[in-house]
Amino acid sequence: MSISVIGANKRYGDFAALDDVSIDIPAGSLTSLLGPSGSGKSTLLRAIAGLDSLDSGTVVINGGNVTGLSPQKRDIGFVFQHYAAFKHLSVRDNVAFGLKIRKRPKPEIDKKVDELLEIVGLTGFQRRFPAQLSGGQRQRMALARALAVDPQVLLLDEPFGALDAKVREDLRKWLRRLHEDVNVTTVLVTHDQQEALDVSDRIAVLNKGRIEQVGAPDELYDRPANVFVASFLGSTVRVNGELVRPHDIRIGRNPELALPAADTSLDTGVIKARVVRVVNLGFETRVELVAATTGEEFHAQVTRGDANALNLSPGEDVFARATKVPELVAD
Ligand SMILES: Nc1ncnc2c1ncn2[C@@H]1O[C@H](COP(=O)(O)OP(=O)(O)OP(=O)(O)O)[C@@H](O)[C@H]1O
Repeated sequence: MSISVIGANKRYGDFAALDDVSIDIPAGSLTSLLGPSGSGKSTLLRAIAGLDSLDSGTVVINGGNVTGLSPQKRDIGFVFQHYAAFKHLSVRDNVAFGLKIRKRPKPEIDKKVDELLEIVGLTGFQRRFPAQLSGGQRQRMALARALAVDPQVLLLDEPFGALDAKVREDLRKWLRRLHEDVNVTTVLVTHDQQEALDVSDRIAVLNKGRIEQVGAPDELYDRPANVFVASFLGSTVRVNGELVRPHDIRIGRNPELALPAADTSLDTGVIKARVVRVVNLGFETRVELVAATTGEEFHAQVTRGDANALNLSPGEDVFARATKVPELVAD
């Protein structure tokens, strides 16, 4: 089921949490709302859910205007960062909750709950209570509960926000697979660009209550509309005044080595820089530099192998050149 938000405005006093926001979310897609804290992501999601009203604007789900409808009438599943599970109910009863209040027949409920527990990988956990689950398992239970009533739309507000990096990564992969299996139109709020790039079909980048750009992850990464999108979707630095990604900077011990022989298409110029610090980050190494003439600080990200071959130490002079710059596409 597709979702459209048209001309949404929401103010808190003088502050515009949503400033004339319009977005189309295609049926069956997994769309992320990505942006820094306070950019209006949750406000937009809550408006789609009907949990908050808009000052003006329209929300359309599956072609129907739902702007004035209560959340219960919108056919949505909702999962928050801190999921409020019923502590006194088992995993099974938590997942069955929505079906029970809809008075579905018991055999139907049993079958559905079995299926969902299987999908979320909690089959062996059905008799446990929420307090006996890990954070990741609890969020999977929350997703099963949201999916139990066959919502048209699944709305997720930082569902993995409180979990550690490794669990988040596992759950992302799992969410992607779940989405491929269940194919319900899903909107995910996140401030984590890696998470958005990893799971989404489409990403909407929000900033100060406005949408900066909407598109496929590659589109936003390779052809960002502006500096904000470019910098939010990956780290960027300035070299010779040009915005570049740190892994697109070559460094060498002499000017020729910083120049790849075949590539003259994007010559931002070779600059001399002094090594400030060399930090190993696993596969990659961050080389922190300061430009000799301008004093501009920047860093390059190179492979550990390249860094070892260069064998750099703080205080040494090198030459750096950006081999590629993101193509900013004005919207
Ligand atoms: N009930 C409220 N009263 C006043 N201001 C609010 C209220 N709810 C949200 N805001 C403000 O609206 C802005 C947008 O909030 P929102 O929660 O949508 O941001 P967000 O992008 O989801 O941020 P975060 O990632 O921190 O959750 C924030 O500046 C916030 O302080």
